[in-house]
Amino acid sequence: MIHLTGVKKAFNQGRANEFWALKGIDLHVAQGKVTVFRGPSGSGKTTLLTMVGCLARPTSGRVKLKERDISSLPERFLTDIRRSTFGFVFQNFNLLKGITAVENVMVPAYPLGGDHGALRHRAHELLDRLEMGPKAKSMAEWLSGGEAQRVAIARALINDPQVVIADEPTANLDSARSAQFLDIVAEMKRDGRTILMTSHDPLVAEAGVVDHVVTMRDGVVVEAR
Ligand SMILES: Nc1ncnc2c1ncn2[C@@H]1O[C@H](COP(=O)(O)OP(=O)(O)OP(=O)(O)O)[C@@H](O)[C@H]1O
Repeated sequence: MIHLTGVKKAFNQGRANEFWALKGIDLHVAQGKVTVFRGPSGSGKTTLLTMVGCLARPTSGRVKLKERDISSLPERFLTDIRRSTFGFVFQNFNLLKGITAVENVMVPAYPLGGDHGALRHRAHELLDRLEMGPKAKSMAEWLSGGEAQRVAIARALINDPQVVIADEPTANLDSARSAQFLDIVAEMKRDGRTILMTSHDPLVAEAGVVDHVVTMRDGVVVEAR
Protein backbone atom coordinates (compact mmCIF):
# COMPACT_ATOMS: atom_id res chain seq x y z
CA MET A 1 0.00 0.00 0.00
CA ILE A 2 2.82 2.39 0.92
CA HIS A 3 6.19 2.08 -0.79
CA LEU A 4 9.29 4.02 0.19
CA THR A 5 12.29 3.95 -2.11
CA GLY A 6 15.63 5.48 -1.16
CA VAL A 7 14.01 7.98 1.20
CA LYS A 8 16.46 10.43 2.74
CA LYS A 9 15.73 13.38 4.97
CA ALA A 10 18.13 16.16 5.88
CA PHE A 11 17.49 18.87 8.43
CA ASN A 12 19.28 22.23 8.05
CA GLN A 13 20.62 21.19 4.67
CA GLY A 14 23.61 23.22 3.49
CA ARG A 15 24.26 24.68 6.92
CA ALA A 16 26.96 23.84 9.44
CA ASN A 17 24.44 21.86 11.48
CA GLU A 18 23.19 19.77 8.53
CA PHE A 19 21.86 16.46 9.82
CA TRP A 20 20.65 13.43 7.88
CA ALA A 21 17.89 11.89 9.97
CA LEU A 22 17.05 9.31 7.28
CA LYS A 23 19.84 7.94 5.12
CA GLY A 24 18.06 5.86 2.50
CA ILE A 25 14.97 3.92 3.53
CA ASP A 26 13.39 1.22 1.37
CA LEU A 27 10.19 -0.04 2.88
CA HIS A 28 6.88 -1.61 1.92
CA VAL A 29 3.89 -1.26 4.22
CA ALA A 30 1.13 -3.74 3.43
CA GLN A 31 -2.53 -2.79 3.65
CA GLY A 32 -4.43 -3.89 6.74
CA LYS A 33 -1.32 -4.76 8.75
CA VAL A 34 0.13 -3.41 11.98
CA THR A 35 3.75 -2.26 11.80
CA VAL A 36 5.85 -1.12 14.76
CA PHE A 37 9.00 0.99 14.31
CA ARG A 38 11.51 0.67 17.09
CA GLY A 39 15.08 1.78 17.72
CA PRO A 40 17.07 4.11 19.93
CA SER A 41 16.07 7.70 20.51
CA GLY A 42 17.10 9.79 17.52
CA SER A 43 17.22 6.85 15.10
CA GLY A 44 14.67 8.50 12.81
CA LYS A 45 11.39 6.75 13.67
CA THR A 46 9.28 9.89 14.02
CA THR A 47 10.88 11.46 10.96
CA LEU A 48 10.00 8.37 8.96
CA LEU A 49 6.37 8.46 10.12
CA THR A 50 6.13 12.12 9.05
CA MET A 51 7.30 11.09 5.56
CA VAL A 52 4.80 8.24 5.34
CA GLY A 53 1.94 10.41 6.64
CA CYS A 54 2.63 13.29 4.23
CA LEU A 55 3.40 15.63 7.11
CA ALA A 56 6.76 16.40 5.52
CA ARG A 57 8.52 15.73 2.26
CA PRO A 58 11.68 13.65 1.80
CA THR A 59 14.86 15.46 0.75
CA SER A 60 15.27 12.72 -1.85
CA GLY A 61 13.68 9.39 -2.68
CA ARG A 62 10.07 8.47 -3.30
CA VAL A 63 6.97 7.79 -1.26
CA LYS A 64 4.20 6.01 -3.13
CA LEU A 65 0.70 5.62 -1.76
CA LYS A 66 -1.28 3.01 -3.69
CA GLU A 67 1.02 3.35 -6.71
CA ARG A 68 0.73 7.14 -6.72
CA ASP A 69 3.96 9.09 -6.15
CA ILE A 70 3.09 11.53 -3.39
CA SER A 71 6.60 12.75 -2.61
CA SER A 72 6.59 15.43 -5.28
CA LEU A 73 2.99 16.64 -5.03
CA PRO A 74 2.30 20.31 -4.23
CA GLU A 75 1.31 21.07 -0.64
CA ARG A 76 -2.42 21.56 -1.29
CA PHE A 77 -2.70 18.04 -2.79
CA LEU A 78 -0.70 16.62 0.08
CA THR A 79 -3.06 18.28 2.55
CA ASP A 80 -6.06 16.65 0.86
CA ILE A 81 -4.42 13.22 0.80
CA ARG A 82 -3.36 13.60 4.43
CA ARG A 83 -6.88 14.49 5.51
CA SER A 84 -8.63 11.75 3.54
CA THR A 85 -6.16 8.90 4.09
CA PHE A 86 -4.43 9.29 7.45
CA GLY A 87 -5.41 9.63 11.10
CA PHE A 88 -2.74 10.71 13.57
CA VAL A 89 -2.29 10.02 17.27
CA PHE A 90 0.57 12.16 18.55
CA GLN A 91 2.72 11.31 21.53
CA ASN A 92 1.28 13.96 23.83
CA PHE A 93 -2.14 13.57 22.20
CA ASN A 94 -2.19 17.34 21.36
CA LEU A 95 -5.80 17.88 22.39
CA LEU A 96 -7.03 21.46 22.18
CA LYS A 97 -7.64 22.92 25.62
CA GLY A 98 -10.71 25.01 26.39
CA ILE A 99 -13.02 22.81 24.31
CA THR A 100 -14.69 19.52 25.19
CA ALA A 101 -13.62 15.99 24.32
CA VAL A 102 -16.32 15.60 21.66
CA GLU A 103 -15.41 18.95 20.09
CA ASN A 104 -11.80 17.82 19.90
CA VAL A 105 -12.90 14.69 18.06
CA MET A 106 -14.80 16.80 15.52
CA VAL A 107 -11.96 19.19 14.64
CA PRO A 108 -10.29 17.24 11.78
CA ALA A 109 -13.65 16.93 10.01
CA TYR A 110 -14.39 20.67 9.86
CA PRO A 111 -12.36 21.35 6.67
CA LEU A 112 -14.41 18.70 4.85
CA GLY A 113 -17.66 20.58 5.49
CA GLY A 114 -20.75 18.39 5.86
CA ASP A 115 -23.62 18.38 8.28
CA HIS A 116 -22.64 19.50 11.78
CA GLY A 117 -25.31 17.42 13.52
CA ALA A 118 -24.28 14.24 11.73
CA LEU A 119 -20.64 14.95 12.55
CA ARG A 120 -21.44 15.44 16.24
CA HIS A 121 -23.39 12.16 16.20
CA ARG A 122 -20.41 10.32 14.65
CA ALA A 123 -18.02 11.84 17.19
CA HIS A 124 -20.24 10.66 20.05
CA GLU A 125 -20.44 7.18 18.50
CA LEU A 126 -16.66 6.94 18.33
CA LEU A 127 -16.28 8.09 21.92
CA ASP A 128 -18.90 5.49 22.98
CA ARG A 129 -16.97 2.75 21.19
CA LEU A 130 -13.88 3.77 23.13
CA GLU A 131 -15.86 3.84 26.38
CA MET A 132 -15.48 7.58 26.63
CA GLY A 133 -19.17 8.44 26.23
CA PRO A 134 -19.55 9.66 29.82
CA LYS A 135 -16.62 12.06 29.36
CA ALA A 136 -17.69 13.44 25.99
CA LYS A 137 -18.56 16.82 27.45
CA SER A 138 -15.53 17.11 29.72
CA MET A 139 -13.04 19.81 28.93
CA ALA A 140 -9.88 18.34 27.38
CA GLU A 141 -7.74 19.61 30.27
CA TRP A 142 -9.82 17.64 32.79
CA LEU A 143 -8.99 14.26 31.24
CA SER A 144 -6.46 11.74 32.56
CA GLY A 145 -3.67 10.47 30.29
CA GLY A 146 -5.57 7.32 29.30
CA GLU A 147 -8.77 9.28 28.67
CA ALA A 148 -6.96 11.90 26.60
CA GLN A 149 -5.44 9.10 24.56
CA ARG A 150 -8.83 7.60 23.76
CA VAL A 151 -10.11 11.01 22.71
CA ALA A 152 -7.04 11.37 20.48
CA ILE A 153 -7.81 7.96 18.94
CA ALA A 154 -11.44 8.93 18.31
CA ARG A 155 -10.20 12.15 16.70
CA ALA A 156 -7.80 10.16 14.49
CA LEU A 157 -10.73 8.00 13.32
CA ILE A 158 -13.27 10.76 12.65
CA ASN A 159 -12.53 10.96 8.91
CA ASP A 160 -12.56 7.15 8.61
CA PRO A 161 -8.86 6.94 7.61
CA GLN A 162 -7.38 3.91 5.87
CA VAL A 163 -4.09 4.43 7.70
CA VAL A 164 -3.62 5.28 11.38
CA ILE A 165 -0.24 6.62 12.48
CA ALA A 166 0.62 6.73 16.17
CA ASP A 167 3.87 8.11 17.60
CA GLU A 168 4.79 6.45 20.92
CA PRO A 169 1.13 5.90 21.75
CA THR A 170 1.79 4.06 25.02
CA ALA A 171 4.58 6.29 26.34
CA ASN A 172 2.33 7.97 28.91
CA LEU A 173 0.33 4.89 29.88
CA ASP A 174 0.64 2.22 32.55
CA SER A 175 0.69 -1.48 31.57
CA ALA A 176 -3.09 -1.97 31.90
CA ARG A 177 -3.81 1.07 29.72
CA SER A 178 -1.16 -0.02 27.20
CA ALA A 179 -2.88 -3.42 26.93
CA GLN A 180 -6.19 -1.62 26.44
CA PHE A 181 -4.61 0.45 23.68
CA LEU A 182 -3.46 -2.76 21.94
CA ASP A 183 -7.06 -4.02 22.07
CA ILE A 184 -8.11 -0.84 20.28
CA VAL A 185 -5.38 -1.44 17.70
CA ALA A 186 -6.77 -4.94 17.16
CA GLU A 187 -10.22 -3.45 16.57
CA MET A 188 -8.85 -0.92 14.09
CA LYS A 189 -7.12 -3.78 12.29
CA ARG A 190 -10.37 -5.77 12.18
CA ASP A 191 -11.94 -2.69 10.58
CA GLY A 192 -9.36 -3.12 7.80
CA ARG A 193 -7.12 -0.19 8.71
CA THR A 194 -3.37 -0.11 8.24
CA ILE A 195 -1.61 0.88 11.45
CA LEU A 196 1.88 2.28 11.85
CA MET A 197 3.36 3.17 15.20
CA THR A 198 6.65 3.91 16.86
CA SER A 199 7.35 2.41 20.25
CA HIS A 200 10.13 1.93 22.75
CA ASP A 201 7.89 -0.47 24.65
CA PRO A 202 8.84 -4.17 24.18
CA LEU A 203 5.26 -5.11 25.16
CA VAL A 204 4.04 -3.32 22.05
CA ALA A 205 6.60 -4.84 19.63
CA GLU A 206 5.83 -8.32 20.96
CA ALA A 207 2.04 -7.96 20.98
CA GLY A 208 0.07 -10.56 19.03
CA VAL A 209 -1.70 -7.93 16.96
CA VAL A 210 1.60 -6.69 15.48
CA ASP A 211 2.45 -8.10 12.03
CA HIS A 212 5.77 -6.38 11.31
CA VAL A 213 8.56 -4.90 13.40
CA VAL A 214 11.02 -2.53 11.75
CA THR A 215 14.16 -1.72 13.71
CA MET A 216 16.00 1.51 12.97
CA ARG A 217 19.39 2.83 13.92
CA ASP A 218 21.11 6.05 12.84
CA GLY A 219 18.62 6.75 10.07
CA VAL A 220 18.63 3.33 8.43
CA VAL A 221 16.53 0.19 8.77
CA VAL A 222 18.70 -2.49 10.39
CA GLU A 223 16.06 -5.21 10.59
CA ALA A 224 12.57 -5.74 9.23
CA ARG A 225 10.49 -8.78 10.08
N1 LIG B 1 13.26 19.76 12.77
C1 LIG B 1 14.45 19.22 13.04
N2 LIG B 1 15.59 19.93 12.90
C2 LIG B 1 16.80 19.36 13.14
N3 LIG B 1 16.98 18.09 13.53
C3 LIG B 1 15.89 17.33 13.69
C4 LIG B 1 14.57 17.86 13.46
N4 LIG B 1 13.68 16.85 13.70
C5 LIG B 1 14.41 15.78 14.06
N5 LIG B 1 15.72 16.06 14.06
C6 LIG B 1 16.80 15.13 14.39
O1 LIG B 1 16.66 13.96 13.62
C7 LIG B 1 17.00 12.80 14.38
C8 LIG B 1 15.87 11.80 14.31
O2 LIG B 1 14.76 12.30 15.04
P1 LIG B 1 13.44 11.47 15.24
O3 LIG B 1 12.51 12.34 16.05
O4 LIG B 1 12.97 10.98 13.95
O5 LIG B 1 13.97 10.26 16.13
P2 LIG B 1 13.16 9.13 16.89
O6 LIG B 1 13.80 7.84 16.50
O7 LIG B 1 11.71 9.29 16.65
O8 LIG B 1 13.51 9.47 18.39
P3 LIG B 1 12.64 9.32 19.74
O9 LIG B 1 12.58 7.85 20.00
O10 LIG B 1 13.47 10.05 20.75
O11 LIG B 1 11.31 9.97 19.49
C9 LIG B 1 17.30 13.30 15.80
O12 LIG B 1 18.70 13.33 15.98
C10 LIG B 1 16.71 14.68 15.84
O13 LIG B 1 17.46 15.53 16.69
